Amino acid sequence: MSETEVVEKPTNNQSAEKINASSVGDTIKSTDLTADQIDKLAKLIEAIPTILLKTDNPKYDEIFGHCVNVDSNEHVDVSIRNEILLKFLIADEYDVETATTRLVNTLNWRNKFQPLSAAYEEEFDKELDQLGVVTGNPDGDDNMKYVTWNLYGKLKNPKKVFQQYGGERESKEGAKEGTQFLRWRIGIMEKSLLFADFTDPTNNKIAQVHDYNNVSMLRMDPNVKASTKQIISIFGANYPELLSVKFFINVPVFMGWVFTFLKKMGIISAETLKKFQVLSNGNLSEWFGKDNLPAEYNGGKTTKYSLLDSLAESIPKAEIPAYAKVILAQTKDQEIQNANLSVE
Ligand code: HEM
Repeated sequence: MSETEVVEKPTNNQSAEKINASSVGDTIKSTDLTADQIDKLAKLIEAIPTILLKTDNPKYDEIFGHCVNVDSNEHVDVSIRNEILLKFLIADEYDVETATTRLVNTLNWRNKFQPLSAAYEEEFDKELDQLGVVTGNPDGDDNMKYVTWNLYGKLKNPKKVFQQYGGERESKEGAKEGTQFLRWRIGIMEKSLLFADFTDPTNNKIAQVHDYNNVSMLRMDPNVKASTKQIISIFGANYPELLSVKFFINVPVFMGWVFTFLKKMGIISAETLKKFQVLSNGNLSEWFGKDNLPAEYNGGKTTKYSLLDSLAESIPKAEIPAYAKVILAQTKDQEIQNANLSVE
């Protein structure tokens, strides 16, 4: 594993800073907060140095490509950091202690898994790349402007794909954490977040679509099931308050049981379950408008988009956050150092 190493204690700029609750309230634009909620958010912000100290690597202070360190840190955008911390707090129903633990766990997971590398550095097999696309319609409804599509029905031979790419890689020095399928899925999750603006109440969450057109029961082999379970828990733990709605479309009637099965497993929170919509067809025009979808997804109506890819290409490319680039450069340096050490 090539996670960034812990070598020193946190520097002075990670020491506690006094946080003024009213100034914290002014930074939050995504939602209206009560005085009590602002107070709890201020407590969580004040706890940043302690949170970082509790992690495996106090120097790793990145979440979703942004720096979540103290105000005085040169890389911190206070509004974005506060909105990100607020998502963790909301997911834990404003319980500061639980949110603190979740943040420690997420920072540890990111330090180890390196989701930014999965999103921006690593290359995956074409079959995997064809299974996901992010589309956008900046004029769409609130928090429905950007959509991650997972075309799992397109998996031609899931057994093969999950065996070939889903097996654990050798745990040699420098090998990335997790399976290739997992890294690819986390990669598109991170890329979809580039289109969100955490400070915008109309665009701080992303919609998702799972298209199960042509899936067959045979394709739910144990590797698929294991990966599904793993991805559901990673998303539940580390990507709070980022999903607006999730459509499961073209779900064959005979496979409706999968939904009930996943629900009963108890790994999907009640809040997330409320965001799910299951359709036996693929017509999403009611939610996204028929002109913003290819015919395949608007009930066969005429539209300028022939395919999802042309819809995806119609939006400007999103910029990678500056701090994500800093982290990626640090990770590369670390990898070079590790490689040199293993040669010596
Ligand atoms: C061969 C068939 C299928 C494959 C390969 C597949 C794959 C996956 C994967 C990889 C995930 C992880 C989460 C993600 O990628 O966003 C997932 C989640 C899920 N799938 Fe499927 N799936 C299949 C069939 C179905 C069917 C028929 C249903 C019925 C509606 C279903 C419902 C769900 C649900 C409810 C989740 C949880 C989503 C979440 O927590 O965000 N799946 N599936």
